[in-house]
Amino acid sequence: MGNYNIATLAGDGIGPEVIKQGIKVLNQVGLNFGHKFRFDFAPVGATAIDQTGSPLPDDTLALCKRSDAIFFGAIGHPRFDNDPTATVRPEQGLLKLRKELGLYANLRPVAGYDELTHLSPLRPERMKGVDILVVRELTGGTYFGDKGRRDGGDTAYDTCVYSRHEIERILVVAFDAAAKRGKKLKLVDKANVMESSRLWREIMREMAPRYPEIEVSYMFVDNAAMQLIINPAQFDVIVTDNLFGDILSDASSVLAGSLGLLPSSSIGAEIGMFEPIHGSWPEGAGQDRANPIATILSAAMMLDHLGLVEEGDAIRQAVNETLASGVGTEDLNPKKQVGTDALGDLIVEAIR
Ligand SMILES: NC(=O)c1ccc[n+]([C@@H]2O[C@H](COP(=O)([O-])OP(=O)(O)OC[C@H]3O[C@@H](n4cnc5c(N)ncnc54)[C@H](O)[C@@H]3O)[C@@H](O)[C@H]2O)c1
Ligand SMILES: CC(C)[C@H](C(=O)O)[C@@H](O)C(=O)O
Ligand SMILES: [Mg+2]
Repeated sequence: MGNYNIATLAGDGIGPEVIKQGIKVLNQVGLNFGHKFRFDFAPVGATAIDQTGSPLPDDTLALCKRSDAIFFGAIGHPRFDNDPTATVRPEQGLLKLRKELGLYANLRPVAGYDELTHLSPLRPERMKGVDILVVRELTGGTYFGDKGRRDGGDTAYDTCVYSRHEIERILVVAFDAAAKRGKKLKLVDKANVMESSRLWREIMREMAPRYPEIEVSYMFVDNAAMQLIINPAQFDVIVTDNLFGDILSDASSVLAGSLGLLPSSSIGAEIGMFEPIHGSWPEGAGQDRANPIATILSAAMMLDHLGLVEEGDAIRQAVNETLASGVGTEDLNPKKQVGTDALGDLIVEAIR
């Protein structure tokens, strides 16, 4: 029995709709297991820019810092996506949150569902048994290196910078994850071209002898993008930098069935943040079409992180049962199609 304060940053687009389903599910878990979750809401992203001028207002950051966990929807709006000259952007709110809180490790599990193999009609066997963990570095690399324009504005640069300390700590997370799973760890990089990747490889080679039970391997990111699609079963834990991890995790969502299924946890500090890997899908907002499962499974990862593993398992089991019954949102091309809210209700029902 516990009381938990959850900073709830629903954000933009479909963010509030999917967060609403996550809250319903967490409340049901609370009833079953005798916990009380308090959801404190705060603006972030385009919504926060509209309200305060900032994508991450000080009050939102302060709320996050004093909470037990952060439950995050999605941010982003076409108004900014279509304006390359905008200097204040929703994405800055998310990046600042990750950086300020020290959430350097982003865990993105990719699980295949046997009942969704119809989504890969040509090669259903590729989705069977898929079980990959992408460990993405989240507070360094190209996202945070020097940025800007020079030469009077006609040359733009984003610098990929990594220090030994940043690489070592994410590799520790990845080795530990591999030790708990299939004991295979693959560093995905561009070491044939990039100096930062060569530093990652150097440090990986130094650390590997400390984990003799783990099979370490290396792959270039362009090849990895292809191998993920033709032979996903070869992967267990993938560790990679911020930019490559962003791209590979969206790509691998196809192996699960939909981007709307993939959750994540961002950890490394005392407080963790839990969010679907997808964005605000502005075209789908307000239409009851978004798949809430990525967010609901992120809530399960939040419970795991709070030490409530049985409770997290109850959510995962309810999701599995619900998918197995053939219902789903439109992205899953299910036998019985339902909307966001109804799918949330069915998962709540399965927990009850
Ligand atoms: N973590 C985040 O908050 C985050 C992540 C990615 C993109 N974004 C932002 O979101 C905005 C839109 O970006 P985008 O269109 O490239 O990516 P997106 O993830 O929002 O949507 C891409 C496509 O994925 C599908 N999709 C996404 N979420 C879904 C869901 N829950 N259920 C069913 N289908 C879903 C839709 O077909 C959609 O067209 C941009 O402003 C971008 O910066 C935010
Ligand atoms: C919105 C954007 C900053 C973000 C990222 O690139 O990290 C998103 O794509 C994600 O994957 O969470
Ligand atoms: Mg992304």
